[in-house]
Amino acid sequence: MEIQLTKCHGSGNDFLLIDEMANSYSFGEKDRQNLAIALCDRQEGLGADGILFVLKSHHADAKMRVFNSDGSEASMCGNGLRCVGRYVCESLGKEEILVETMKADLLVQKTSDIFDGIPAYSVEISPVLFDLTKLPMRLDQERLFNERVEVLSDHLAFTAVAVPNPHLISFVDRDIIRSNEQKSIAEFVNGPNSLFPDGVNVSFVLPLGKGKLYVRTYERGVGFTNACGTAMSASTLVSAMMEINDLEEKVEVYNNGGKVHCVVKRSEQDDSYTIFLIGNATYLYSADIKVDEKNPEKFTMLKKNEFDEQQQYDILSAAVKEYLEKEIFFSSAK
Ligand SMILES: N[C@@H](CCC[C@H](N)C(=O)O)C(=O)O
Repeated sequence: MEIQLTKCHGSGNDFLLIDEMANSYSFGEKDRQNLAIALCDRQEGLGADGILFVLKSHHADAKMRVFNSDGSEASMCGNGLRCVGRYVCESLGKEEILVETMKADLLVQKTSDIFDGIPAYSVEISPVLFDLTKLPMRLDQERLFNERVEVLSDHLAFTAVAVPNPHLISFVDRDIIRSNEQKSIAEFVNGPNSLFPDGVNVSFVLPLGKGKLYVRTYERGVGFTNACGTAMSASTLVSAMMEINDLEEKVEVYNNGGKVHCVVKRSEQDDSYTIFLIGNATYLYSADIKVDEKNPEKFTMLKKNEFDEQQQYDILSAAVKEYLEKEIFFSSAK
């Protein structure tokens, strides 16, 4: 079969976007999983952190399903939702839409650029759940907020939160960022283990001054990515709860692929939190591929059209990289 796709990214977290609204592919569940494994492979495939499937929704403007590069499905993807949001907004000629995701209908709005000339979108990250059963995390307590868990580390404190995909977050210093600890903890909780039966996204967060964070994430189903939108949103929320940052105030969140803004809002009515994630949605190329559904790793590229947006993005992300290298790797401050 022939499949049309768009390669896109949010903060360098890259995806293949496949439109099932405009095209009648009639994929089965196994097909989406197999396509993710085959096409996301960075050696033999097209290379991406995941596939974003855009489907028809019965009550919202569109529905998004997200598959990680290992074929597992995630309930949410913040960087991916900005890309899907842009794609659907442009297809429908709208600047604001509602996208159905696995657990919630989420608002996406076109917004002013945070980098000059780079299309930016704001996406709602919700619901926010601290109940450990929602991740799920198996620990003999209801919540985990900035606490040690002996089996993970004898010196780092962790917070567990679902937004609604699962995140384990630790606020650390520069020495810890430079060390190998995140990798070993992330590999442990994403392998066979008694705490996280479904795995978890693991983020190490370094505050860089008021209103600024650096977040690095090892994603469940992928490994280290340039950025994880839900992780940056969850980390901003935790920073506000730890009184490092303020609710309602814009926080600049730096990552290995660029920078986003996050704003945390609390509802007075039910004490719930919603986070708004604002950042780029950049297109790299569109392509038509021919795939043998039984062996999707044997695909051929029929047509490929490059967009010219990435050149501008590269200039801006290089500036962020330089800033981070100075702040984190060449700084002696803790
Ligand atoms: N990159 C995403 C999150 C993708 C899903 C994640 N790996 C999971 O399994 O929960 C983001 O930008 O939020």
